[in-house]
Amino acid sequence: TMASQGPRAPLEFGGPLAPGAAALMLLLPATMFHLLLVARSGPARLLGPPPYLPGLEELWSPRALLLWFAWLGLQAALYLLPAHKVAEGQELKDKSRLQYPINGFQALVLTALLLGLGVLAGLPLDALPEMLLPLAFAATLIAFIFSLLLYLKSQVAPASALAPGGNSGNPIYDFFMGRELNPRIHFLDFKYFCELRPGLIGWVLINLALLMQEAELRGSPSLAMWLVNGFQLLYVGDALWYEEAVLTTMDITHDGFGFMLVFGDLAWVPFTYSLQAQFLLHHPQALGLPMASAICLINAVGYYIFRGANSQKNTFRKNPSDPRVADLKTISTATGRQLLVSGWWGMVRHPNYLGDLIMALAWSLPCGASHLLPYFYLLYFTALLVHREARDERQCLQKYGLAWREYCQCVPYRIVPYIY
Ligand SMILES: NC(=O)C1=CN([C@@H]2O[C@H](COP(=O)(O)OP(=O)(O)OC[C@H]3O[C@@H](n4cnc5c(N)ncnc54)[C@H](OP(=O)(O)O)[C@@H]3O)[C@@H](O)[C@H]2O)C=CC1
Ligand SMILES: CC(C)=CCC[C@@H](C)[C@H]1CC=C2C3=C(CC[C@@]21C)[C@@]1(C)CC[C@H](O)C(C)(C)[C@@H]1CC3
Repeated sequence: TMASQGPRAPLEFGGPLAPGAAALMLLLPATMFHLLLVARSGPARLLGPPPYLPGLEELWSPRALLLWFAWLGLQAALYLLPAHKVAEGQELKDKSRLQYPINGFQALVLTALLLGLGVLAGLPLDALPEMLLPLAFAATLIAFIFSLLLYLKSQVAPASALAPGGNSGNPIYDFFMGRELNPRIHFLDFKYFCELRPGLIGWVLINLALLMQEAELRGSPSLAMWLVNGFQLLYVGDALWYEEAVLTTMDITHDGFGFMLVFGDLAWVPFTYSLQAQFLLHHPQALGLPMASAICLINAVGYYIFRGANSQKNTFRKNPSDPRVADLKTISTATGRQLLVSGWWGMVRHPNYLGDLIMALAWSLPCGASHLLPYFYLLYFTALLVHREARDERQCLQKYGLAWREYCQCVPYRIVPYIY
C-alpha cells in the first residue's frame, strides 16, 4: 500500500533550512573530515582551518569501499547467526511487536577471534590508520545512498510503520530524520543492526589498529593509548552485553531511520569517537602512573553511575517488584506505569547521562591538556545529551502529564546535581 501522510510532528532540528537538516547534512561530514585531518596534523588545532583540503584521489578508493562491504557483510552474517535469545521490542502503533536477536556480544567475540586469526595469517591490520580518510569517505557515500534507499522504501511502507518525527512532508527534513520507524527485511532490522554492530565494533577495531601502529612506530603502545583503548572497549562491550536495553531507547522506539542515524552509526561513531586514539598516534603523551590511576578512577566512577542507573531503570521497567528495586520510591502515572523518584533516578532526572559524561572526560584526559582536540567528544557529547534530554523531557511530559511535573518537582536537576 502507498503510504498516506501520518500525523505531523513538530520539526526537531529547526526545519530544512540552516541550521536545520540540510545544513547538518553538510556540516556533519565536513566536521568528521576536519577532525580526521586535524588529528594527524602537527598543530592539531580543533578551531583552526584544516591543514589542507584533500583531493578526490586521497578520498576515493575502491579498496576502501570493498572493505566496507566486506565489513558490513561480516557483521550482517554474525547478526543472522542463531541467537541465544530473541527479544521483543516495544508495542508498535498496530499493536504488534518486532523480534530482535540478542547476539551482539557474541558478534564482538567472533569478530575478535576472526581478526586474531586473520592477523596471524598476515592480515595487515596496522595498515588501517593509513586508510581512515578513504574509509570515512566510503562510509559517507554509503550513508547517503543507504538513506536514499530507506527514503524510497518508506514511500511504500504502510502509514502505521512511519516514525512520528520524520513524517513532516518536507523531503529534505524527512530524508534526514528518517520516515520509517523500523525498516527491515525479514529478521534484519537495519536500525538495530547499524546502531550496535558495524559502527560500534568498527570504532574499537580502529582504536586497536591505531594501538598496533603506535607499537610499530615506537616499540610499544603508550600507557595513554592503552587507557583509551581499554575504556572505549569497556563501553562498547557493555553496549553489546546489555544489547536488549537499546530496544527501549528513543532511537529505536521514536526516531525514524534516516541520514542522521545512518551517518551517525556508520561514519560518525567509528571515525570521530576514535579521535583520542588518532590524536595519540600523532601526538604521544607522557602519562605517569599516579595520573593514569586517577583517570582510571574517574572512568570507574562514570561507569558505575552509567551502568547502575541504566540497570536500575531496566530492572524496574521489566519487573517493578524485583527485590533489587522494590524498595525504591515511585510516582504513579495515569498510564499505569510508575516513575522512580529515589535511587539513581532520584538524584537527577538523567543519571545515566551524568555517568556517560564522566566517562567521556576520562577518555580525553589521557591526551593531556595541551590541545582542545581530544576534548571534542566531551563537548559534542554534552551538546548531544542536553538536546536529547530536552527531547526526552518533551516526550515524557506528553506521556505522563501531571505525574511528570510532580517528578520534576521532586527531582529538580536534569543531569548534574545542583548545576543543571
Ligand atoms: N555515546 C553516545 O553517543 C550516546 C549514548 N547514549 C546513552 O544511551 C543511554 C540511553 O539513553 P536515552 O535513550 O536517551 O534515554 P534513557 O535511557 O535515559 O531513557 C529515558 C526514558 O526513561 C524512562 N524514565 C525517565 N525517567 C524515569 C524514572 N524516573 N523512572 C523510570 N523510568 C524513567 C522514560 O521512558 P519510559 O517511562 O517510557 O520507560 C524516558 O523516556 C544513556 O545512558 C545515554 O547516556 C545516548 C546517546 C548517545
Ligand atoms: C552527530 C550525529 C551524526 C548524531 C547522531 C547521533 C548518534 C551518533 C547517536 C544517537 C544515539 C546513539 C547511541 C549510541 C551511539 C551513538 C548514537 C548512535 C549507543 C549505541 C552508544 C553505546 C551505548 O551504551 C548505547 C547502546 C546506550 C547508545 C545508544 C544510543
